[in-house]
Amino acid sequence: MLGESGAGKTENTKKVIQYLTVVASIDKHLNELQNQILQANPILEAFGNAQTIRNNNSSRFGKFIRIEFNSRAQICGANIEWYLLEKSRVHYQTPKERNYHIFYQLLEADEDIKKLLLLDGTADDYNFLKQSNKRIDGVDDREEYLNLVKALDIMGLSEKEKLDLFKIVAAILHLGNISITSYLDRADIKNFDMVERACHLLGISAEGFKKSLLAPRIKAGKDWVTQAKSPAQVIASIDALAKTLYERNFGFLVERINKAIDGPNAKEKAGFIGVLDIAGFEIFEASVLFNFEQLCINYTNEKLQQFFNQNMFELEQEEYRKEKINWDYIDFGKDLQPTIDLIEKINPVGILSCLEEECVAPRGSDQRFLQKLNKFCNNDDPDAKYKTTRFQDGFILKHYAGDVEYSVNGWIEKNKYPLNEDITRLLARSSQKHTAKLFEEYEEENNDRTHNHSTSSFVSMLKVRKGSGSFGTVGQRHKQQLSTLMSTLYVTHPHFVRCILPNDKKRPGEIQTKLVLDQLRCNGVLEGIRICRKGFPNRLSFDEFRKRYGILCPNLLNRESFIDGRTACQLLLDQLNLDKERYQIGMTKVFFKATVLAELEEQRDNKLGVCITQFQAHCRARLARQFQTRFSRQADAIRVMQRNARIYISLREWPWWKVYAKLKPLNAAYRVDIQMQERDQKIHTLEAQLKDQSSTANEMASRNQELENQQVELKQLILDEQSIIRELEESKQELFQKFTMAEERIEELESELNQKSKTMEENQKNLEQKADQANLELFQQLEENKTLKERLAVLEKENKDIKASLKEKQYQFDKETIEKNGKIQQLELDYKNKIDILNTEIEELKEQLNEVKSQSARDNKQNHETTVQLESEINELKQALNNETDTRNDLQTKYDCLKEDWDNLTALVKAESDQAKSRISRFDQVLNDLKAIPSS
Ligand SMILES: Nc1ncnc2c1ncn2[C@@H]1O[C@H](COP(=O)(O)OP(=O)(O)OP(=O)(O)O)[C@@H](O)[C@H]1O
Repeated sequence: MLGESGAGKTENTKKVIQYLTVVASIDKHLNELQNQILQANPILEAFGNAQTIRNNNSSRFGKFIRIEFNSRAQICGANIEWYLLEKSRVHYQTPKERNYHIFYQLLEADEDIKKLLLLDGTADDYNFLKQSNKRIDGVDDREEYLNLVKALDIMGLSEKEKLDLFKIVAAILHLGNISITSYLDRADIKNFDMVERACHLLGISAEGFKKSLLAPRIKAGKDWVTQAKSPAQVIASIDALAKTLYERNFGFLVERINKAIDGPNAKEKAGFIGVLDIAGFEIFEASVLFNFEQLCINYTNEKLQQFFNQNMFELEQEEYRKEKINWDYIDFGKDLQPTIDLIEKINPVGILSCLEEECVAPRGSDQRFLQKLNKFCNNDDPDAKYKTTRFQDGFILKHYAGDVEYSVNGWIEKNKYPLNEDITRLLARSSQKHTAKLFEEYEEENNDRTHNHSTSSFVSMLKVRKGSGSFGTVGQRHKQQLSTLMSTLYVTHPHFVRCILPNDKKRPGEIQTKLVLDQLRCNGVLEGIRICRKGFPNRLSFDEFRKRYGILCPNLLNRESFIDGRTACQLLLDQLNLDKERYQIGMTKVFFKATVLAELEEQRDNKLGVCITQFQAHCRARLARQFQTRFSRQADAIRVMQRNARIYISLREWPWWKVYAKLKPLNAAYRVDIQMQERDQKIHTLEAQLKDQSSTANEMASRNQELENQQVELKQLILDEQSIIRELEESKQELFQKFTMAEERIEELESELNQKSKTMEENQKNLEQKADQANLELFQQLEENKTLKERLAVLEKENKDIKASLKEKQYQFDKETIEKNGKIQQLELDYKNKIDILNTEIEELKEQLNEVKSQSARDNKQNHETTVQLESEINELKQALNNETDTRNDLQTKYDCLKEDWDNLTALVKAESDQAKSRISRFDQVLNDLKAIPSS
C-alpha cells in the first residue's frame, strides 16, 4: 500500500485482510485464528494510531502483515512486523492533533480499572494530553475502549496481561505530571505524589526513582559517581523515559499478538501473502523543516519507490529484452539509487554512516555532523542530490517526490537513543514482571551476563548495544530492518495499491485536481500508464495461450500431430486476423498490447456461449426422450392393471373362485406352522451346540491363559538367562580387554623402563659433565670473587679517603667562608662607620656654615675673608668627601669581587660534593653487587 498520509492505506489494508480471511475460510464461517487476525487491527490502532492534521486515524508506525497459507490455500497463521513508531508524539502534539488513542480511551475506562491505574479526571488534567485536541468528531472513546477490550479478549489476553499493558500507559501519564523545580541551581521535584503514582504502577521504589532522576549514578572508570542534573536535563530524561516505555510496551503488544496469531499448524506453512502499510512520503510546505524521523520515513519511501520503478519499468523492459521482442528501451529517468546511496552508503560515506560516526566520536555534535556532510556530500554538480542551505542548520535532499529541507538539530541525540541508565536498571529490577521484561537487557548487564536470559525479540530489536563502533542507533536499526524487508519484498511477486488522497480537508466526495495530479505524477503512476500504453502489458505463455484460445479456431490444431508452441500460437493468431502491431511473439510468451486480451476474452466468451447452448440443447433433448420413454412405459402398465381389474370383477362372484379364495390362506397357514416347528427344533439343537462350544471355549481360554502365563514366565526366564549370558559375555570381554590392556601396559612399562634407564644413563653422563663444568666454573668464580674482594677493599679504602678528604674540604670551605664572611661584615661595618662619621661631619659643617652664613649676613663685608676661607675649607672638605666616596666605591667593588669569588667557590664545592656523592652511591652500588655474589 503506497500513498500519502490519509490516502487510505490502512483502510485498504484492513479490506485486503478481511477479504483474504473470508475467501480462505472453508465454510464461510471464520475460525478463531481468522477472527484473531482481524481483531489485531483495532488493538494496533488503539496503541499505534492518532489524530493528525491530515488524518483522524493516522497510523504512526509502519507494518508488514504476513498471512501464511498452507498447501490447501487455507490460512494457517499470520505475523506482524512493525517499523518506526513515532515516539515524540507521546510527550508532544500540536494543538490540532492528538496523542495515541489509547491515552484518551483509558480515561473512559470502567471506574474500577481507572482506580487500579490511579487515573482520575480528564485529558485536561494530564500534561501529556492537555495541549492536544481532546475529541475527534464522530468517535466515541468509551465505545472504542470497549471494542479494544473485546479485541484483547479475542486475542486471548488475560485480565492481568491487559492490566499490565494499561499500567504502562497510565504510568506515562503520571510521569508527564511530575513538576520539576529549581533549587540552588539543582533540579527538585515539586509533587512527589506523582512520582509515587508512576512508580507504584511501574513496580519500582519512588525514592530510588527520584534519586536516579535527579542525580543518576554514572560509571567513571571503575567507580560509580553521582551527577546532579539541571531541571532541563531532568525534564528531558522524563520525556525520554516516557517515549521508551511507550515504544517497548508497543513492541511487547505486537509480539503478544504475533504469539496469538502464529497458528498451531506452523509447520504447514507453504507460502504467504504480505501486506505492507508504511507511512507515506512526508513533504508539506516549503517552509517546514524536517527532522531525523522524517528522513527515515522518506528514505523508506525512496526505497519502496525504487522497488516499484524496478518492477514497473526496468524489469518490464528487461523481460522484453529477454524475450527478444522488438522494443526500443525507454529511459524513464526514474533511477533513485543516487539518493538512496547518499543516505545509506558506507563508502563514500553517506548521511546515516556520517551520523553514526559522529555519534561514536567523543565530541560529536550536530554542527560537526553538518560540516562533515557538507565536506563529503556537497559538490558543484547541478544534478547533485545533496545541497547546502544558506540560512538554516541543515541540508536539502532531492527525493523522487521533490526537494526536502532537513534541519540537523538534535540528530545526534535522537540517533543515540539516550536513556537514563540508572532508571532503566531500576526498571529492570521492577517487582512488576511485565515492566522488568521490557527492560530485561539492562538486568542482564547488571548481572554480569552469566544469566542467560532468553531476550524477547522485541527487546533485542530495541536493544542498545554498547561497545566501540557497534551502536544500536536508531538510524542503523532502521537501515537493517529496511534491508530485511526489501530482501523479503524482492523474493515476492509484488502488487502495488496506490492510494490517492482526494483532498486535504478530510471531506468525502471532494477532489482537488492539483493535489491528485501531483500525487500521480510523483509516484510514477502516470509513467506506469504510459508504459502500459506503449508496451505490452498482457502476456501469456505459449501453452496457456493455446489452451485458453484454441477454442476460437477448433479445427486448426490437429491433436494427433505435434506442433511446437510458437508455431501453434502463430497459426492461431493468423487465423484470428489480429493486427501484427498489436501483439508480439517472444521466446516463450505471446505479448499483447492493452485491450487485445480483453477482445480475445470476449470472443472466447461468445464461442463458449455457443458451445454451452448446443450442449444445453443436447441435454434437454436427452431429458425429453427419457421422459417420453418413462411416460409410454407408465401407459403400458396402466393398461395391464386395468385389464387385470376387469378380470377380477368378472371372477369375484363365481362360487369356485370364492372357495379357492377361502382355502388358499389355510393352506399357507398349515405350511407355515410346520416350518415354525422345524425352525424351533433347529434352534434348540443349535442352542445346545452353542452351550457346549462356549463351555469348551471357556476351558480353552483358561487353558490358553495358563499357557500364556507360562509363556511369559518362560520368556522372562529366557530373558534373564540371556541377560546373565550377556553380562557374563560382557565381563569376559571386559576381562579379556583388561588382560590385553594389562599386557600392553606391561610391554609399554618395560619399553618405558628401558627408555628411562637409557635416558637416566645419558642424564648421569650429562650430569657428570655438568658437574665438571660446574666445578670449573666454581673455581673460576672463586678466583673472580677473590679479585673482586680485593678490589672491594681497595674501593672501600678509596671511599674512606674520599670521604675524609671531602670532610676536610668541607671543613676548610666552612672555615674560609666564615672568615670571609667576617671580613665582609667588618668591611661593611667600617664602611658604615665612615659614612656615619662623614655624615655627622657634613652635618656639623653645614651647621657651622649656617652659623657662618648668619654671621656673614649680619656682617657681610667684615667677614668676606672668613667666608672665602671657609669656602676653601668647604672645598677641601668636599675634596675629602669625594676621596671618601672613591674609597667607598673601591670597597664596594672589592666587596663585589669577594662575593663573586665566594659564589664561584660555593658552586665549585657543591659540584665537587655532588660528584663525590654520586661516586659514593656508585661505590655503594658496586659494594652491594659484590655482597650479593654468593661466597661459594
Ligand atoms: N476505502 C475507503 N472507504 C471509506 N473511507 C476511507 C477509505 N479509505 C480511506 N478512507 C478515509 O480516509 C481516512 C484515512 O485513511 P487511512 O487511515 O487508511 O489513511 P492512511 O493512508 O493509512 O494514512 P496514514 O499514513 O496517516 O496512516 C480514514 O479514516 C477514512 O475516513
